[in-house]
Amino acid sequence: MDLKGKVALVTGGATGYGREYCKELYRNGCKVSICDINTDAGEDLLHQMGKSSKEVIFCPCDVTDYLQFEEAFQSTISKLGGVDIVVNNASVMNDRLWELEVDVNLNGVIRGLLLAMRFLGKDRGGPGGVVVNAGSCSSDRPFVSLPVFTATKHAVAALTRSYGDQYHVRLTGVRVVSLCPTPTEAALTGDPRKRILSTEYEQAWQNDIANTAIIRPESVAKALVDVIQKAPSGSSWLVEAGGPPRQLSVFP
Ligand SMILES: NC(=O)C1=CN([C@@H]2O[C@H](COP(=O)(O)OP(=O)(O)OC[C@H]3O[C@@H](n4cnc5c(N)ncnc54)[C@H](O)[C@@H]3O)[C@@H](O)[C@H]2O)C=CC1
Ligand SMILES: CCCCCC(=O)/C=C/[C@H]1C=CC(=O)[C@@H]1CCCCCCC(=O)O
Repeated sequence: MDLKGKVALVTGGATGYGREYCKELYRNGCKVSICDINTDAGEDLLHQMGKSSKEVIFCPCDVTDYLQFEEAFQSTISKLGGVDIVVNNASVMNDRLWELEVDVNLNGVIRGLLLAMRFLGKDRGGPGGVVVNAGSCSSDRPFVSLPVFTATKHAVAALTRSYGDQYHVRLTGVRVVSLCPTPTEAALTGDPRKRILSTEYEQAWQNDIANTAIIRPESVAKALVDVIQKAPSGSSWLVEAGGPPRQLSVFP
């Protein structure tokens, strides 16, 4: 896919990887809709990018709320002229808030996919396009300290694989792929006890992160563009420091 002139909607676009995705997509010629629950950070990014409202917009959007999410699509279409790329990136990593975690990381991706099929699907009068779902290095291996988080990321890989099947692509013209980065420094610092269900899981957290190399968000954003341009529908891509994205063989 040639990114020039395409419109990308990025959930969780205001901070972290999402912020880098918005900047990298813009650098590659996309118009960008930054969608996030964090209005201050979203407005801040909009200001920092300093582009005209015909090129970059911010839409306040909670992915746990279907109506708000739908409004973000509608507003993007009316202000930027369409949607071609959806990056379902918003996420929470906190097993103490496990119901919210499932609602954002899995149900939020399902809402984003259903809306993408509705607004992008050729069978519904749309242009076709690409959906990228946020997986993680925990999409195909157990993170013992964060069982619920890990379950959401495994589920995203399964959802990507099924919705990305050629049966759906033939119908909708929408490719569905998943990007699975290794952690940034920020994800591994801070007090793990705030994220794990029991302080007894602290040793498991140390084991989980022991051999995990850190990656820079800028490298992950470059991998996002690669995957949007080239990845076959249904595939999930591990992004590690110092190498190109590598396809995961999830549940072979
Ligand atoms: N940072 C890391 O080390 C890794 C991150 N990932 C995945 O990459 C994606 C982005 O991660 P980070 O940038 O690190 O996260 P982050 O916590 O820095 O950013 C997440 C963004 O999502 C937004 N958000 C949270 N709940 C929301 C909701 N209900 N509706 C809309 N927006 C919401 C937040 O406001 C924030 O801007 C996630 O899916 C994460 O699981 C995967 C592997 C490693
Ligand atoms: C051992 C776990 C490896 C998986 C890492 C991962 O997938 C990270 C996910 C991020 C998604 C939402 C988050 O909260 C995670 C990272 C947050 C980074 C910012 C942390 C700053 C803070 O602790 O306040």
